[in-house]
Amino acid sequence: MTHHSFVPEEGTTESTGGATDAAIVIDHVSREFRSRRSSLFGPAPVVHALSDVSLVVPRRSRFGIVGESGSGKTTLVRLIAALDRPSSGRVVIDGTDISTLTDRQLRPTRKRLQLVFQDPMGSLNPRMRIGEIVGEPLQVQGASGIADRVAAVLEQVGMPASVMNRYPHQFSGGQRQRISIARAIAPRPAILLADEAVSALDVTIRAQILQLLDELATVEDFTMVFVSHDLSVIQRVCDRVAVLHRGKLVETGTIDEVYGSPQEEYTRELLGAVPTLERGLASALERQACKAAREPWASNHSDGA
Ligand SMILES: Nc1ncnc2c1ncn2[C@@H]1O[C@H](COP(=O)(O)OP(=O)(O)OP(=O)(O)O)[C@@H](O)[C@H]1O
Repeated sequence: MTHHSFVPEEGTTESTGGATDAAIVIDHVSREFRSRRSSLFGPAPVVHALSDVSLVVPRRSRFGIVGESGSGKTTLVRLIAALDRPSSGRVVIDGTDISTLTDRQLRPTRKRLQLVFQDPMGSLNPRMRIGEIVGEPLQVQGASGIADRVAAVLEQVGMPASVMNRYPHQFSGGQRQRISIARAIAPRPAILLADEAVSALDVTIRAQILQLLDELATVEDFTMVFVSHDLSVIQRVCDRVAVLHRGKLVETGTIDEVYGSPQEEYTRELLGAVPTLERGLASALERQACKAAREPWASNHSDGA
């Protein structure tokens, strides 16, 4: 396993979650599942979804988690979102070890986290109007001024406030993902977790949604954890990356470190599978575009996505 920097070494403040610049500390985390019994005899086999993973997500970073199917990405996101608990190790959010908290104790942390999933149709209630969907997390938190905030976040994601009275099926996949993002940013989360958030979208719409997330991370000032099996997607939107393989952390560092000089054979193989042209374009033009997008709200969103 290779760490280029931000390594949570044992006994340091980072491993104890005390580092003030860490949004998330994953400290020697393992998660095992008992899989279905394969025969009537003998114990059910254990799946090691995550094995002794340690990493630090710096505050305000755009942190990519990349790996093939089954590498443990979703398991890790679920642990960070406090939807699951590690079998061992600690998950520290903003200095609080959440691994052992009760549901009630978790509430303040959950308020600080929002998720965007791959399938917006699955995550948007088809019977609710867009205004209710986007406002729901605010309602749950007992916030005031919900209608104004909903209109504001819809505008931020490039949707007119007039869509509030419509239903999810009336929108395209890209527009639905914009609505999911509006819902996620409405309560002003400190951490946004995006799990394969653009994987179901076609290439043009995908680029627009990535640019939107990039702009929002700057304007709304949240830490973004972006999970994808696609290295070029991670490269477009993230500044740091962790590579997972079969539940183990292979390598972590800045995008330039890991993509520019991968230290591990597995990372080299993964990078080798990305077409050279795509990589070249991503590193030159697209990263430049993302950088330009970090300039406060210069661009418009007349993309129709
Ligand atoms: N609830 C569960 N019960 C049993 N095994 C599980 C459970 N959740 C995950 N696993 C197993 O843990 C491993 C990691 O799964 P995980 O979904 O985290 O991977 P992933 O990298 O997100 O994959 P994908 O990209 O296909 O979603 C897999 O072998 C999976 O089958």
